[in-house]
Amino acid sequence: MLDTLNSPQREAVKYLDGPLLVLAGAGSGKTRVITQKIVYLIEKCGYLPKEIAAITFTNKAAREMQERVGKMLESKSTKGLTIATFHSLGLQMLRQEAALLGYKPQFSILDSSDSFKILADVLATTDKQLLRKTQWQISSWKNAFINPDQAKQLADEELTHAAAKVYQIYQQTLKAYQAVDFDDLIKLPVELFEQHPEALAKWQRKLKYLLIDEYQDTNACQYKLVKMLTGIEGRFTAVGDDDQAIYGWRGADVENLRQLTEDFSRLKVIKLEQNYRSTVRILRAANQVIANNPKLFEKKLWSDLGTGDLIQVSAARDEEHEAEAVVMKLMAHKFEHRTKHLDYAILYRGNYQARVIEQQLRNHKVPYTVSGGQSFFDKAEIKDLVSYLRLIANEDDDPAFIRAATTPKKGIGNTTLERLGEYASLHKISLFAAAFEGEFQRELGNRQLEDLLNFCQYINKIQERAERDPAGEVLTDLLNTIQYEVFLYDSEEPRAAETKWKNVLDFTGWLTKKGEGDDANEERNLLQLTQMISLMSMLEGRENGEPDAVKLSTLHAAKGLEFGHVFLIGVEEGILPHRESVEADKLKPGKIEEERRLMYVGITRAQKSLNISWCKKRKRAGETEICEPSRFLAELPQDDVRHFGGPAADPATSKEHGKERMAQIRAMLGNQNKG
Ligand SMILES: Nc1ncnc2c1ncn2[C@@H]1O[C@H](COP(=O)(O)OP(=O)(O)OP(=O)(O)O)[C@@H](O)[C@H]1O
Ligand SMILES: [Mg+2]
Repeated sequence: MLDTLNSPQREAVKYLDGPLLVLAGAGSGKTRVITQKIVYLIEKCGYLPKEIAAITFTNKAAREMQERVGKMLESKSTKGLTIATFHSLGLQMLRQEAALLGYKPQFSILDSSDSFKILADVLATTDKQLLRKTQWQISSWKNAFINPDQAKQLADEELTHAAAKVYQIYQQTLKAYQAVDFDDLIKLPVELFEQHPEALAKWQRKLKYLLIDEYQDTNACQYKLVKMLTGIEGRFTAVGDDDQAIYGWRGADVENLRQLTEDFSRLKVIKLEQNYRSTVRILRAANQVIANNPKLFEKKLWSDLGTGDLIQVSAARDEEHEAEAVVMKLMAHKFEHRTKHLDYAILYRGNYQARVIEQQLRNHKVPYTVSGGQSFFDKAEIKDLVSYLRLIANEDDDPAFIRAATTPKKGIGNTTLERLGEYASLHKISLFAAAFEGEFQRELGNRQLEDLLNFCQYINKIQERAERDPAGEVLTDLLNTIQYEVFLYDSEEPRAAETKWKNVLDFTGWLTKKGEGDDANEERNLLQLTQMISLMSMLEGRENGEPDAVKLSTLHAAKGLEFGHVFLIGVEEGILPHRESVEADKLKPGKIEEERRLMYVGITRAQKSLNISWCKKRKRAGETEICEPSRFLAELPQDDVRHFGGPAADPATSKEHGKERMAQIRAMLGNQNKG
């Protein structure tokens, strides 16, 4: 079983004498160590799957690992094994211990747009920038495990002080709604364990071993959780690469890596040095770029996968031209090498950069998937339905109440809702509860009251059904009752309505399947499904099999993945490194280093070939701007690079080569179309 590992990897898998940190560069098999170690613990050391938890950075990574472990565990089942993100692990704990924190188990999980709306109410403003800032500030406090009182004491300027006050009211509001936000999924379990040692002891007994991937991107709160769960014995394996820490902006702190060595004196550190992913040239490029950052830890990385192709760096006239060139090159490469679409990834710094590429791919009928973009669960029609589910699970979920009560319209107008809101906040109860108060009911006209009560009673009725009937069935019934399809066709163009209705059916089908449970999971009722959906929507969308499609992804979302051939686009000053980071770095150095790590992550996704491009001009807010190539391009090992069309390119050969290449590509594509 351990035959497919090299010797330090094998050592890491077998090491169980204390806390272990595997510290190594990209593509060195860190994730593979985690997967193998889970199997090893179960097959060779007698651990039960339910005693092990592995933490990955995304839901998708969790699913992949679950699948791989399932295949490797020949005879045994993975039932009970937790492979999840920090957030889903936190949810699992909260769900079981909700009562200790004064929550009911059906608490709702608010997404960022819900919490944005709550903040808008609390602050009584529509100033988006102020709201975003406040939201960010509150999130940062939560990630650093700072509560509202501490925030008030820490606040050193008027603005942060105001934010601290808002933080307090915001927290009270969430509690009143029986809701938690994304950050609470980590912060509340830590609070719980601090206040209730018996609950902690229970979870420590339950989870006997913890494995954590992408450790460099944990934040203070997550680190606290790890420390608590693994106790003084430190029964964990963490793997990470300080050079790939790219979530500093979200409160992650590489210092946690160093902290680990301080907090656990018995910590064993294993380094992996062989890269199994990339060619020598790609690896040399990655190493040389990252060498410009100060080092936390000394690391070496080598590969025996051959020298490989030169790295291509192309300058484009503008973003349209860049997109066209990338797609043409990709198609020609695919034709020439008989590869599949899924061997290719196009990576970029910001989501907005995908648009032009998508257009070109569509023009050429190249299948593609976009990750890190708008998720399925962010679509209005899905959010409509989910609001009903949330309300059924937790009638005190006010944001869900408002959405469900008004979509489709059912006679509950703004005046009714405003009065309801006033009454509810005066009496510190939820909107749903307020609707049943005699004192409030007397304020409304007969007709208004009837419409409101009809709705609330219907929710009550369906709550009962939700407890006994399959989730998909309940939802189908609900769709009929609220006449959602009619509503779509009334409010949308026929084609848009059709697409949306299809999404709805997709969703109910998926929900039904989920409710039945798959191999690894037990059956889930509507309540559990609802919480799961809320969480998935915030992370990254729906699970689906890996279709044969070109992958479009932000650099952040590409972490941990690998592709045969990578196109890294928009490598310009202002984009990578990002303009804001360049500015911030002037005030407090460090931001450029995080951008460089992003570049490193991008380069190291590639196995066989790497194409980098940048634009000489680009439209920004309607104006055409002259762009400079990214400083990171100058850091590449020039012997491994071939330039096209830029200042560093040899003008004569480059132009000739460009023309020649384009002609070749056209000819090939012509043949392909004929064939
Ligand atoms: N001992 C090995 N023999 C052969 N292939 C290996 C070995 N170890 C890892 N690999 C392969 O190398 C590739 C990179 O491994 P993996 O994704 O685990 O690296 P990683 O260190 O987690 O990378 P990243 O830092 O990007 O997350 C994978 O395709 C993996 O299957
Ligand atoms: Mg990995």
